[in-house]
Amino acid sequence: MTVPSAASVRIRVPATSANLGPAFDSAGLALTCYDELEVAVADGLHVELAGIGADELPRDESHLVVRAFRAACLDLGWVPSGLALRARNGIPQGRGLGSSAAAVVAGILAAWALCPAVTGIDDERVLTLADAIEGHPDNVAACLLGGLTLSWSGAEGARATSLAVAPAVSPVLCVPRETLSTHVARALLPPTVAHGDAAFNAGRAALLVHALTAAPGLLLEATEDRLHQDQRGPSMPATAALVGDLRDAGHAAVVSGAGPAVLVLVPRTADRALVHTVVPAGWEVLDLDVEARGARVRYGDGAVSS
Ligand SMILES: Nc1ncnc2c1ncn2[C@@H]1O[C@H](COP(=O)(O)OP(=O)(O)O)[C@@H](O)[C@H]1O
Ligand SMILES: N[C@@H](CCOP(=O)(O)O)C(=O)O
Repeated sequence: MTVPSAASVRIRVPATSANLGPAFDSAGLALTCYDELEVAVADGLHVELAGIGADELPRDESHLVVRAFRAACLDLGWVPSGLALRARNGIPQGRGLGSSAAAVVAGILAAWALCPAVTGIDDERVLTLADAIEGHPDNVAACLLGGLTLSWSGAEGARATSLAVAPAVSPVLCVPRETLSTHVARALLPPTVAHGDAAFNAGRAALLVHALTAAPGLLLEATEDRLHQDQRGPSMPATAALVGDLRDAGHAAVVSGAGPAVLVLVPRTADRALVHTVVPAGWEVLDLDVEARGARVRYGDGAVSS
């Protein structure tokens, strides 16, 4: 869409759950849990934070939204005088819910929306840069585009497409108090995998797309994984135990992203309550929906782009 001139922009970016079991580094699901930001060009750098992580996150150039904004300005050839950022964060950080991807997408979208020379937001360029900063395309694709996204690396960078999820599919998130850095979790993966395991996951990942879009009754089988969850299990034993308990009870539970949160893909909304009965004390259980549209940009004049 065409970008109206904007003195400030409001941006809403969703949480995302990547992998969804077998589709490591390629599938992502946008969820109805958000960070909300207001960004304007200013003199110097001003960062105001509220919500989750406000006491831990930096307020200087190392803030991830600011870093992504600067990277996008460089990409656009624009040198703003400075930046005023106000953020209210609703996405738990370091849990496998794509908080870093959301921060990166927000920063890049802010630069595109505020840059005077820009006439429209180019989703492909936003995705390419976001993937380069984040290091894997799955979360940033889902955050930007919404719905169920499939992402891959092409010769020119990350590519992605978004599919509509069957309306009956009801995501339940189980969020622990503990955190795990995605960087650390990625270092736990072995450099090679057995051919049989790769073939197993290829079949399940293909089935996952069918299950999520048209046949939710297949979600338990479609979310089986052999490439990353067991390998990372020792770093998050409570997560591994909960995924096992939920799957034993017939629920399509997976490690959300790199963990340690657990995502349950419930085939019928009415069955969410059954999931709650399996989750032990100490976990926050959130009944969410799929965010179909992804990141939204609201300009000073009220126009909305997504
Ligand atoms: N809203 C945010 N604002 C600034 N930095 C953020 C924000 N969300 C995440 N981050 C940065 O990303 C880190 C978490 O990233 P990561 O380990 O990839 O976990 P996640 O699974 O939540 O993306 C945080 O410790 C912080 O440095
Ligand atoms: N495919 C990535 C996904 C990481 O997601 P996050 O929400 O934990 O950042 C991986 O499994 O490493």
